[in-house]
Amino acid sequence: MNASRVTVVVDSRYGTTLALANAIADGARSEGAEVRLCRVEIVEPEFSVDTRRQDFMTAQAEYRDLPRACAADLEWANGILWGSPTRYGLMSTPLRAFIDEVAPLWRQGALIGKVGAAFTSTGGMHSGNEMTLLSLLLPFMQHGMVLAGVPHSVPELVHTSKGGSPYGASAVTGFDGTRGVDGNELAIARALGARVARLARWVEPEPASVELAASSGR
Ligand SMILES: Cc1cc2nc3c(=O)[nH]c(=O)nc-3n(C[C@H](O)[C@H](O)[C@H](O)COP(=O)(O)O)c2cc1C
Repeated sequence: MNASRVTVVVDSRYGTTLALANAIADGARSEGAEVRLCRVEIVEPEFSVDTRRQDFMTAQAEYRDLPRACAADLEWANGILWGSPTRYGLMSTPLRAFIDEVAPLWRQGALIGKVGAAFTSTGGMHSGNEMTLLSLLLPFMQHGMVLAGVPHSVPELVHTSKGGSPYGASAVTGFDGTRGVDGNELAIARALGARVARLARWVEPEPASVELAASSGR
């Protein structure tokens, strides 16, 4: 068995996706994993975000203190979770920019065989929550990683009336953010972090060069 090393990459403005990331990190640590919790670079200016909201100011103070994620954080880990707020049914631009930035890892095959999982936060219940989770999982598949979701043996997944899904951890905050993140959503996020930490112990990274495979002609 390997030591479990989990990297959590988060983008968040009002703090709800960040709350999920913290719960995921706690869950991973509860399984003995070493955890790196990192942020992505915010692309300024963001015209659509209300920077006068108190929850924005509170969350950004914590968010900006996190280390900025880099390719080495993904290479170091054997379990990787990434998440962002939903934007028009998709992941956010800053997280997408980070995924583009680590493209050299794809060429190297550096993430092949690692465990990947996703999380998100939406304003609405039926306006992209699960679609964002699914789209966040697709780059992991392109990297040759093994996907982890949330099994229905997690009781809060059966009882949630807001976020949390078999496809990953999530929150439904209401369009003005006032519904926040509830106990079930946090418990599901913790369970996902713990599960990735457990699975990461068993996987054997399979480093292999994608470029060499392409040039071998096989
Ligand atoms: C530009 C923009 C687009 C958004 N698009 C969606 C959307 O498609 N569906 C949805 O439910 N919420 C949408 N939201 C709301 C956010 O996803 C929601 O507020 C989220 O909980 C914020 O997460 P955070 O607290 O981590 O910043 C959007 C918000 C903004 C600013």
